[in-house]
Amino acid sequence: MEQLPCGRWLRLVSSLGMGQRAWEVTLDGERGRLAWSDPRPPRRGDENCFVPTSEIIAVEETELNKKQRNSGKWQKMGKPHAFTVYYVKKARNHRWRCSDVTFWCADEHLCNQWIQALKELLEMQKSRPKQLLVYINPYGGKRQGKRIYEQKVAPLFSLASISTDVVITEHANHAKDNLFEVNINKYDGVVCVGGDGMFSEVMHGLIGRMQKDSGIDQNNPKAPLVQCNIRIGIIPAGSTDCICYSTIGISDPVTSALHIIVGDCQPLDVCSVHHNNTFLKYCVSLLGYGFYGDVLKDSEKKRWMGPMRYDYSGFKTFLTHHYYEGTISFQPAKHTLGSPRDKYTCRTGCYICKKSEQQLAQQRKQCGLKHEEEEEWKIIKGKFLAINAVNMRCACPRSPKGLSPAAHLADGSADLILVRKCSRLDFLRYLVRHTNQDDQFDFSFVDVHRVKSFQFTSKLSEDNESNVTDMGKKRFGQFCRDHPACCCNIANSTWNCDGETLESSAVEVRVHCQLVKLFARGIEETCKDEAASRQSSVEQLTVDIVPPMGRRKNESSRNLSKYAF
Ligand SMILES: Nc1ncnc2c1ncn2[C@@H]1O[C@H](COP(=O)(O)OP(=O)(O)OP(=O)(O)O)[C@@H](O)[C@H]1O
Ligand SMILES: CCCCCCCCCCCCC/C=C/[C@@H](O)[C@H](CO)NC(=O)CCCCC
Ligand SMILES: [Ca+2]
Repeated sequence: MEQLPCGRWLRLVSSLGMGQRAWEVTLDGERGRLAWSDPRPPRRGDENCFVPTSEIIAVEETELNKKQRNSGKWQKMGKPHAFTVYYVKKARNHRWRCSDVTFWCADEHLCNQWIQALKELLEMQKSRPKQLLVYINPYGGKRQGKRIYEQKVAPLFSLASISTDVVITEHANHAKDNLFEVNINKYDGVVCVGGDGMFSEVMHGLIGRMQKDSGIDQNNPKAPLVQCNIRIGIIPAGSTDCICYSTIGISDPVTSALHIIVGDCQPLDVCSVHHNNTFLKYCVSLLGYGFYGDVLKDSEKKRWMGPMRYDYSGFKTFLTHHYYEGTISFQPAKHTLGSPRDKYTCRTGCYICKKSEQQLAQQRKQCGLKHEEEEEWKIIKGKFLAINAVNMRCACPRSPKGLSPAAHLADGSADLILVRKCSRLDFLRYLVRHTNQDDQFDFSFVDVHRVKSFQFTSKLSEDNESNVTDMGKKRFGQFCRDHPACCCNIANSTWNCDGETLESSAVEVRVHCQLVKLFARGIEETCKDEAASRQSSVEQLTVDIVPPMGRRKNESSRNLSKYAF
């Protein structure tokens, strides 16, 4: 056994019992892992296992139960001493579970030494939260938020010695308003139990509070916003749970709770949405006009249907097939190495996100925001079935690869997807491609641009502004009277902003690189990804600027062999 100069254990190796066998158990402080292996010559099927100490949840002294004590070896010795290690076990599809292993020995002193060493190592994990503020929306999704928290999450927080203050919301905006009042410095993070709308509330509360405390005027679209360093955890209990799915890889409350416990941190870009120098909203997932705006507006009337409302309203909106005329102007995101049609997707420790952050910081230092204003704007006028700006891939169980599979969580850009007027059949083909492996951008009527800011004005607002609107249009209903079958909608659509409706159609949007932080780590590489990335590496143009070593050191091989040498 060795000790660090500060008194901490560097390495502890002992022969400990697990089940009916003796195992060589090693706590390697330097490599940050706990390993156990069978010292006998290996036979087929024998497993040597290890757990990174960063993924140990807790350690507890254990009383072996009667059955264990009465079996085999126990009878030959005095009362055994035992401890249990709870750790993260990774299952398929990014699912995490809490697993445990119990070791025993006859020597009480040795057992205590192990418990103390493990506890000290846990104490050294400084990014782990100790005190959390939890908001539960009891009405999100299938109205299971409270049950999910109490049955699946609270026991894990308590096992990990996390203290919580829990608020069950009583009305919309309860969490947001409360965040302006609480003593926020008391907490290491804020957790929301609910869907994307609930996350949005908490995010608005935190960003708003941060700007207020720093004297930043949110109504100024050009104001450089102050980053929020307090992390947000999402326990998914909503209808879409797109933010959780896109930042963790699965919508599963236990997996999310474990990411919070181990103290993960994933920065996230946020779009600010303004109209006429008035702040409207922040957005992290989808800001959609046309199709997704209309789906949302219709579905809000059907909240009683739960998550099914989106299928009902999605089908109805698809049949109406309305398109909208307007002008989009945008500033391409030149600072980022990626492009929306890359095969290289955003993964844990993403190289593109890191590079973008550095580039933006450097640009700002050199030229300030003034420089950004002078950068080129591109203008596109047209008739659109959908205009979708996505800050992340926007994946969910309905569409596991999402609206823009190569969008990045923290690169300071959004993907602007323009779906022009096309036939119903073509639009259906486009939608179906969100659910299979085919490229949804490979259509003549779909354009995608990586942008750092954009503006939209509908033709109707332009006409209104220039006072050329025929008052008759207003008086006689919303659809084109000259061409009743053309699906041309002379009314405006509304924006769907993270699942909330914005009434203004004219918007000014700006991406703020890494404005908030989540208890997440992005999507971890899987064996499937590895094979796909080997396959695509030849075709991929960006391969020389995004070398595999840009990903976390030994990421892929480490994950493949996490629990087996
Ligand atoms: N106690 C409450 N009563 C009514 N509404 C609430 C309450 N608490 C929160 N809300 C509001 O409910 C809205 C929807 O909640 P949430 O996002 O949790 O579920 P969802 O809409 O079903 O899921 P998703 O956003 O993933 O589609 C949020 O915008 C939030 O402001
Ligand atoms: C014929 C089969 C066609 C299937 C097409 C499936 C396409 C699914 C794409 C899903 C994109 C989700 C984008 C996320 C948006 C969230 O911010 C928002 C709030 O939770 N959810 C919706 O607006 C809810 C949006 C739901 C739309 C259906
Ligand atoms: Ca982004």
